[in-house]
Amino acid sequence: MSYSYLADSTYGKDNVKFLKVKKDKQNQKVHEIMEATVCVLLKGDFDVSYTEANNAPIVPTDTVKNTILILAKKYDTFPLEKFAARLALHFTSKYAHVSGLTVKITQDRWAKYNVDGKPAHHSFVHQGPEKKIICLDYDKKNGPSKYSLSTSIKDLTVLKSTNSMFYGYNVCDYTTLKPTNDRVLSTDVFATVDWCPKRLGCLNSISSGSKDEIFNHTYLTARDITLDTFAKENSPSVQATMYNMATAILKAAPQVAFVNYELPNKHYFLFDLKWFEGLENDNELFYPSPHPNGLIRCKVGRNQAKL
Ligand SMILES: O=c1[nH]c(=O)c2[nH]c(=O)[nH]c2[nH]1
Repeated sequence: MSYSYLADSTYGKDNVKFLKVKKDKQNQKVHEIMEATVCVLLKGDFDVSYTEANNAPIVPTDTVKNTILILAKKYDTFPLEKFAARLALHFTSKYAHVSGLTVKITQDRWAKYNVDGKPAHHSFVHQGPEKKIICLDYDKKNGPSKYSLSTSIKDLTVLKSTNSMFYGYNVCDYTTLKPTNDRVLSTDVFATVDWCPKRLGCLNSISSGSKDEIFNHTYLTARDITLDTFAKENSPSVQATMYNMATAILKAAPQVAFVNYELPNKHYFLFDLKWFEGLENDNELFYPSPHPNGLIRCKVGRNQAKL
């Protein structure tokens, strides 16, 4: 008996990057663009490659990269959820010994800007660190109706300079924080919707494009709800605000099973300038504290009776 055994494994290609230019059928100079970074990791009958140095089953990671690029050229990649479904079905049907895979795709945000009052045909401004991320996990023994798919908004940085409070919390001998009904609130939004396969449909229907509108609409709705709630609410806490955001998304998107938020509470501390001629500081000058930060996560589901 050998000393060790292979408990788990997966492999593939990470950081496969492409820029896809989608040309309007009527006017070839009117474009949409997508810049994406793809990671595909395969699972399956690969144990001997680890345990017996037998490379026979290995689909080289170079082939994985080529496949991602060829499918990105041949097929529509908008929206990415559809492209991920296509990749999943391709790898699991082409290779009998590939039992499943994970696909993660990160999309940059590029937006057309106005020229002479109209959106430019093919000129774009990069929108900064904010990304859209989709993750798909598929095991073919479960069939194409069972998978786990999520869509995220990552690094959407927001700040509000009033209408945020925090009081009424637990106070003990370790507490120094003062309650406030007016503070700065800032965070880098990381919001993830977990799709419900039963309500969305199987991978084949996603890959056919019949769910494109749901993906596009839900992404924009989740982003709008996040920004709207952040702006409109007089926030009692990060916890309460993120829960309200998640509930609103669940109400607006019936194909979503769970909404997850991960929000750092990026602290801004009021400078005390009283030492200088008794100078008052009425929430006007703050110190952006780089660390530490609060970190608050939640996963919100739908009560069964409510759709
Ligand atoms: O919204 C907040 N939630 C907390 O849990 C917390 N803790 C803290 O020190 N400040 C805040 N703010």
